[in-house]
Amino acid sequence: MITLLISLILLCLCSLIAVSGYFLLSLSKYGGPPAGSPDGAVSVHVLVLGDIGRSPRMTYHALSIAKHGGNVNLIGYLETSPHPDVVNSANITITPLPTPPRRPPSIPFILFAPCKVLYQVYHLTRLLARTLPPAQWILVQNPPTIPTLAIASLICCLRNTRLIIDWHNYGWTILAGTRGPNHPLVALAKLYECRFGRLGDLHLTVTHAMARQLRSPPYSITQPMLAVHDRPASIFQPLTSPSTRKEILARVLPAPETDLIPSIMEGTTRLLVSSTSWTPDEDFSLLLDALVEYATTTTTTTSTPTPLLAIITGKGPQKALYLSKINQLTKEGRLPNVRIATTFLPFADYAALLACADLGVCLHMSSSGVDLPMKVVDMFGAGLPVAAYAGYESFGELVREGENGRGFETAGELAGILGRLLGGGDAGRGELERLRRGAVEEGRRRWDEEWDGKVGMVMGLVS
Ligand SMILES: Nc1nc2c(ncn2[C@@H]2O[C@H](COP(=O)(O)OP(=O)(O)O[C@H]3O[C@H](CO)[C@@H](O)[C@H](O)[C@@H]3O)[C@@H](O)[C@H]2O)c(=O)[nH]1
Repeated sequence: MITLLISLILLCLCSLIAVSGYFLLSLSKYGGPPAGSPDGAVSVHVLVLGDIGRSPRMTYHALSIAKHGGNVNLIGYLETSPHPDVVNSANITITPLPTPPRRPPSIPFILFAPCKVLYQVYHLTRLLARTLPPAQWILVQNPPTIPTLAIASLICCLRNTRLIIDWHNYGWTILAGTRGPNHPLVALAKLYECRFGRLGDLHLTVTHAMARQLRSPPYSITQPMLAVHDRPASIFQPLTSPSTRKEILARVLPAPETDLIPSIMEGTTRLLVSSTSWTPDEDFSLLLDALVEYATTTTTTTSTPTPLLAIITGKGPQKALYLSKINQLTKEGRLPNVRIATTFLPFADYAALLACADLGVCLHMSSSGVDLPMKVVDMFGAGLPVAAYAGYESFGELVREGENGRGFETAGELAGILGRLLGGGDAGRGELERLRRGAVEEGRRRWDEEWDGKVGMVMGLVS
């Protein structure tokens, strides 16, 4: 098995060199803004090896660069609709990458992965070396790490382009989470990420904790590094009136749930929202177990807990698995007075739904321990307090216990929070109101403020 793996890796490397060599033969270099462009216009390739529509942070980088007069090529997969402001921006060109084929279940991961990487190497190199002119900067999201970091750093070196690596998390910890920490590719992925991670001219991180970690072994990054916290974009706003809430609910709730709108408006049904990419780093069993406990527990103040509608938004690989678990629990009658629905909404409707909810739930578990969930940032922007999984180092950089949310580590703890905040007692209502004020406060500091004073200044877009 090891011999096969090493042969495959060698084959990948040889092919990578051959393909790259072919494209790199006649490579032009960045030598300043093209003739005819406004004086000093900054050009940036913003690159994510994922769906552009579901890459909010890279979308916000692109919008910020464009807002300050820079020209952006936003490169990634086109699977869902990108943010409307991206589509309408005169300064942003969406440059789609072809989506790689999905792995048929009959082909083992270890055989399929190198082929997928080769496919990505070919298309990425062709795009960055041939189709697009050289840019002043490449801003690349990490992860996905393979092959983006290698290709982006090679292109930057050959085209006189400066490389910014935006660290959202670590690729190798995500791989360890899905394949197991002892999978042979995990050690290789870690080595690769540490080596190529050092080639950025500037590094952005989503937390201070991550920046501290990247400065230390095994990463040992020495270049300038800025922690740029995710902040809500302007599309996320708290509700302004009950009539707006009613009108939004009628528009965004999945059809079978609209009969609950009158009771949600009265507060006799509570609305819980969770948002996800349905990936293995979020264990939705925690929420399902907590909902079963909530639905079947009576307290001293209530004989039956307040009915609950839970809406889970998002797209991703584990959705079908959890849908069947939800159906099973419902069929078995273990969720009395609780309804669970899933949906994927246009971005503006997703933002509006968050503003209508009573409580947001976040199950992000952080494979690295030092990233943060973007969905909680969205929720605070919409003035929505959260109950969030708290078992990782950087949690306190976003959620403040008792101020804007509550942390939990087990289904029992989450059930307790749901029972207290949503279950019906007056004390819980008061606590939820206080958390809501804290969420609104937390959401006041916006992306533009964070970005302009840090990235905008370094890129020379903001003085
Ligand atoms: N349009 C739309 N988007 C949705 C919907 N539901 C969820 N999303 C998008 O999906 C995101 C949540 O996806 P996750 O993959 O669960 O992200 P995360 O854990 O909250 O945070 C990610 O980004 C951080 C950096 O910005 C990373 O640090 C973190 O590791 C992770 O990759 C939301 O923020 C939102 O942009 C929907 O119905 N419609």
